[in-house]
Amino acid sequence: MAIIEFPKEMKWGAATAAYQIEGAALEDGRGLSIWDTFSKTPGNVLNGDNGDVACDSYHRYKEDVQIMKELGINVYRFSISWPRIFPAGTGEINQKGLQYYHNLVDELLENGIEPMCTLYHWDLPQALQDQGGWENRKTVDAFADYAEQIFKEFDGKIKKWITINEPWCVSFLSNFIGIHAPGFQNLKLATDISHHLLLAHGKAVARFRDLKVEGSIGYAPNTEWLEPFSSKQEDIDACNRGMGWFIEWFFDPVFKGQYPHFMLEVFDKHGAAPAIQAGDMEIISQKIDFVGINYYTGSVGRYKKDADLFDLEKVDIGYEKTDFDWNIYPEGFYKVLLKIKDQYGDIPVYITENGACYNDEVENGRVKDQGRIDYLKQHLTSLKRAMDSGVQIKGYLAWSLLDNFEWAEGYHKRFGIVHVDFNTLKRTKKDSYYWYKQTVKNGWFDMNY
Ligand SMILES: CCOCCOc1ccc(-c2cn(C[C@@H]3NC[C@@H](O)[C@H]3O)nn2)cc1
Repeated sequence: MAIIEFPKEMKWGAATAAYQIEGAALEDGRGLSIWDTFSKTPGNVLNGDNGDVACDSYHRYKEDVQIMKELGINVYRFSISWPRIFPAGTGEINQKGLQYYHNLVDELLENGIEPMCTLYHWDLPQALQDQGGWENRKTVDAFADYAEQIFKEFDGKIKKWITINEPWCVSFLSNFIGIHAPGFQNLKLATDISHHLLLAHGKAVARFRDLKVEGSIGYAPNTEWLEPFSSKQEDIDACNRGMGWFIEWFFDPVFKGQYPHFMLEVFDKHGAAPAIQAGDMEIISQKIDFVGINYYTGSVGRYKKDADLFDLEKVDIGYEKTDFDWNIYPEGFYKVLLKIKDQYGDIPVYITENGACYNDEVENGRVKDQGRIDYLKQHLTSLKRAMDSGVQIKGYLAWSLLDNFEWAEGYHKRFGIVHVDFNTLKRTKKDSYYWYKQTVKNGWFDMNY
């Protein structure tokens, strides 16, 4: 018997994001985002997929809320599409856009589900990108104005707020590696954008405090674990630099008011230290109420000169992989959570994303996604290990409620506990949905069933 049990007060949820599920991209006054532009530029997204229809949740949100209600979750993380509210990024407000989110939030509250709102989940208004996007500090102020508008509109209805989702993806994946929108490959641009994203986060928190908005606010960095191939110091140091790219680079400014020196050294060597103005770090490092942690995978790494920015190469040592070709590495989840607690103290934590890509299809009305169930069991066990080690876990939100638009991978990569047929938009609850439902109901699961 291997029962893994969780505290009764722990929140259980699921997560999605606007561009990945809503569709209605050209409806009711929504403006274009950088992902509308990027996805319609040939070669950027697998199969030329885009978010024009997605899961059509803009029209089917009531059905989706009923799926959540049957699942038994008590919190749902969604994001607001900035260009649905401010089609031009700033200026005139689209009332139909606001009305959609009131309808969604009211439906959630009427069904006993708490809304957790992400203000920025990658869909920057194209109009702002045309003025330099996140490279332009004016976008930072535009984000703070957008956030203030949303705070005023939903104060009292929404009480859990996330400013920026995965700033590493928004800055480095999108402007240095270049596989996400807007698709640049410039390290200095990426480090400046990472700084502006943290500044935008800080300015939004400041508006939240000034407005005395009810509830709590945080941000949601993505993490990964890198295990040194050997005990050689060069391997340990290389892995610390690789992890520092996700963790210290985005945590130290918020929790320590400065960038980590060992990472600044690397960026400086490439002429890419970010441009920081007086007062920026004070704004970035003001107190937040929780941190959202996104975790998917980990790897083994070792020193190899010039293998990448950090003289780090990842070593495939035969771990099983998901259909995203990512290692299944639950131990890394436990280690990431302990690292964050050790380095940044007892900040309350929500797991705002954790899940696996398995592309199982519907057969005779059923989706047998045992791989996802096994992944969830292993990672929830790591979560419990972290909780028993003193990490203040307040909730766990599975990524994702629905199969959806997985960015550059389009609809080919499925992360949902609910299958979506993107031709008919029919939802089919997977085996993992029923497993998660039972786990949420019980507050425990048996590793052997
Ligand atoms: C070094 C080279 O790297 C090449 C690929 O590098 C990555 C890294 C990370 C990702 C990635 C995808 N997701 C899932 C999303 N999180 C937010 C939500 O919208 C989910 O859809 N998280 N991280 C993709 C690709």
